[in-house]
Amino acid sequence: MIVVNNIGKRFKSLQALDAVSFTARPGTITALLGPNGAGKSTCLRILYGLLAPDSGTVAIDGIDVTRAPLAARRRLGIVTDEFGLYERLTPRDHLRYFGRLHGMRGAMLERAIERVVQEVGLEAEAGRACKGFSAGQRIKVALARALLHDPAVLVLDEPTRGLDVMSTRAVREALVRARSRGAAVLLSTHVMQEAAQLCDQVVVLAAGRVRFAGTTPALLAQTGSSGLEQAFVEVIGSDEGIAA
Ligand SMILES: Nc1ncnc2c1ncn2[C@@H]1O[C@H](COP(=O)(O)OP(=O)(O)OP(=O)(O)O)[C@@H](O)[C@H]1O
Repeated sequence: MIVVNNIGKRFKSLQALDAVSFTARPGTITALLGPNGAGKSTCLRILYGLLAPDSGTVAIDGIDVTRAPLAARRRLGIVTDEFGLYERLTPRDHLRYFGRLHGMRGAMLERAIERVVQEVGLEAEAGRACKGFSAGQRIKVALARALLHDPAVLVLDEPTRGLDVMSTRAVREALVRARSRGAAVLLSTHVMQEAAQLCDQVVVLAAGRVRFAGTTPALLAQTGSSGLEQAFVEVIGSDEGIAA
């Protein structure tokens, strides 16, 4: 479970986040939507513990990310906008390395590696050095790494950005499986269709403030819209955040 409670973050004169609150529950997928510069990445960076909020709290499975960052991180799988892959290592090497950081060892670690390699569809590349990997192959490695320790919470920054149809489908299927295992999944996206098809809840941010948090049917009802794209335009007052 993710509980974001009243967080604020200022960069000099810019209020990037202002009293942002929302909850992402176990066994659900939540989309964080918003136009460029709305504060999505800032919010996710605070969730990962990479950035401290000026005010407010974030709890991952009841653990405050500012007070106990290591304990919070153990419950968290993340896919950031930078995958940080070591070019000379293979996906299996990456997974072994990160698994050990999570305290996984031996046969249990090897089983987990093969599980996630299969889950994200990396079988063909798992033994090849990452140098030269395509965008889709890179994100699959990052996703496999995030899923390896079977985290209670999965947070992803635009996980399907720049992917082809097959890779997008593989990523979405992996997120649906994580949800069915009971994980709380939070992803930022600009793709309305992704939010509508995949997500149980949407949180719409604009200019650092939450404009809406709830289910897509509730968003449609509140705005009197027939589609999510129109509803998004209604709540943020412009169409600038919708993927072209
Ligand atoms: N380290 C920083 N220093 C100064 N300003 C920052 C910093 N990080 C983010 N900002 C500003 O905070 C605001 C929110 O940025 P953020 O990256 O969170 O938006 P976003 O919703 O993720 O946008 P996008 O959809 O373009 O990725 C922007 O105006 C951005 O320029």
